Amino acid sequence: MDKTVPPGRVKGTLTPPCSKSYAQRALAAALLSEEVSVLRNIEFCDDTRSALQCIETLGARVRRVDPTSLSIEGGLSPKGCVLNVGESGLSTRLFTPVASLCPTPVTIEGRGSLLRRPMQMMFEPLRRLGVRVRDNGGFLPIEVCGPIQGGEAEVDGSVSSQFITGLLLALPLARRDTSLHVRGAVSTPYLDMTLDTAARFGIEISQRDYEEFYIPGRQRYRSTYFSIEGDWSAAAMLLVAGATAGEVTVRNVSMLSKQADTAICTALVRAGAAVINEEDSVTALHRPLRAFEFDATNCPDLFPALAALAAAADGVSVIRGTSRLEYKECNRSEAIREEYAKLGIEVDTSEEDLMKIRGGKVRAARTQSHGDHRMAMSLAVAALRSDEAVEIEGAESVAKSYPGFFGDLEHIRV
Ligand SMILES: O=C(O)C1=C[C@@H](OP(=O)(O)O)[C@@H](O)[C@H](O)C1
Ligand SMILES: C=C(OP(=O)(O)O)C(=O)O
Repeated sequence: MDKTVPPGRVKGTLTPPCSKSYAQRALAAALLSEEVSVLRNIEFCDDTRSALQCIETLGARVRRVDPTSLSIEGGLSPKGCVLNVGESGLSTRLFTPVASLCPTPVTIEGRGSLLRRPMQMMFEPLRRLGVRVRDNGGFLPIEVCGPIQGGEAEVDGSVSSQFITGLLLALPLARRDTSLHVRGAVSTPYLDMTLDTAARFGIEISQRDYEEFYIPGRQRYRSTYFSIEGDWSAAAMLLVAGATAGEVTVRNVSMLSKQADTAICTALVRAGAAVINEEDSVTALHRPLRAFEFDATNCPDLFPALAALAAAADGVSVIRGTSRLEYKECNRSEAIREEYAKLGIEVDTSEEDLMKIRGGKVRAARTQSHGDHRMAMSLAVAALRSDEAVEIEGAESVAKSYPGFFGDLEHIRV
């Protein structure tokens, strides 16, 4: 689907969708509880829907209480032997260890860009922990056969944190206690979100510096009322729209959240935008913007939003952590360089682990999302400052995290 986004100003208040990261974690935790949990404020983007399908396949009984609440009776008891994780990296690396709790073989399969994303980091640790793995050379589909036993394992955390999240949620149900030694953990706030979710379901895990994790086995997930927070990754995109093209208030998000992408507020302030932080909302207002420096190593999903911000700032912004971008829905560093070049914005990716973006006028062009939801949203936000409408090919990709994005953007146009 193509989308044509005309330039213009924005002003208004929006409520972003719920955090898909928290939603997927809470769905997994509800499956692992033997009791009934209630998840509130849950909405469905493609990734959350994939996680829901996974827990139903693995035995959860799910009932919709009202349009945004689910009642979930947990308990692992697979109804099928294939988990379809759609295009979700998190569902893959989370539900592989969870499926490894089962004593029967489970195949994990996905589609699209996910088939090119590396899964190698999972195999050695799973085998160490007692799981039989058919690894397909490091990519999906893969097959696991448990039950995962616990014990001791080393994990490479330098490509993604998501598999560690899966282990932290699965291993409390293993027969034995586990010591995980993690090398080079990245995206560490996402591990805090995992520990937070586990704790809210009554699970105890201790850790030191994201290097050593101790997970007692034979624990019990308690039933819980869990309200899913608003999504800071979606909020980041909307706040950048406010900072570059008017004024946007985002509701149902708190700066006290553990979500990695709360860090957008630091970048906005560095760029000179006005940011007003209230108990349950954050507002970003346009001011003359200046170039900024920012390290996004631990919040890689912010890159596309930061690119739209840097494009609107006076001077050359430096954003570090580009080595984190190669294996997302596309190679996001290259995609940002290519697509922003079409808009007349120079992005230099020649130096290791950083990109430099020279802010300036945005000119109309036909651009491409590369099948990546965050690229589509980034280009749409950049288009607000363009001389004429920007076309975005593959705009339907926003369904992965924020199906209502284009409707919301229209809603706040003035
Ligand atoms: O745990 C999570 O919810 C996520 C962790 C991050 O991935 P990596 O740990 O692979 O960086 C992030 O990019 C992804 O969108 C969601
Ligand atoms: C990379 C992302 O998600 P995942 O890794 O879960 O596919 C994302 O939402 O930007």
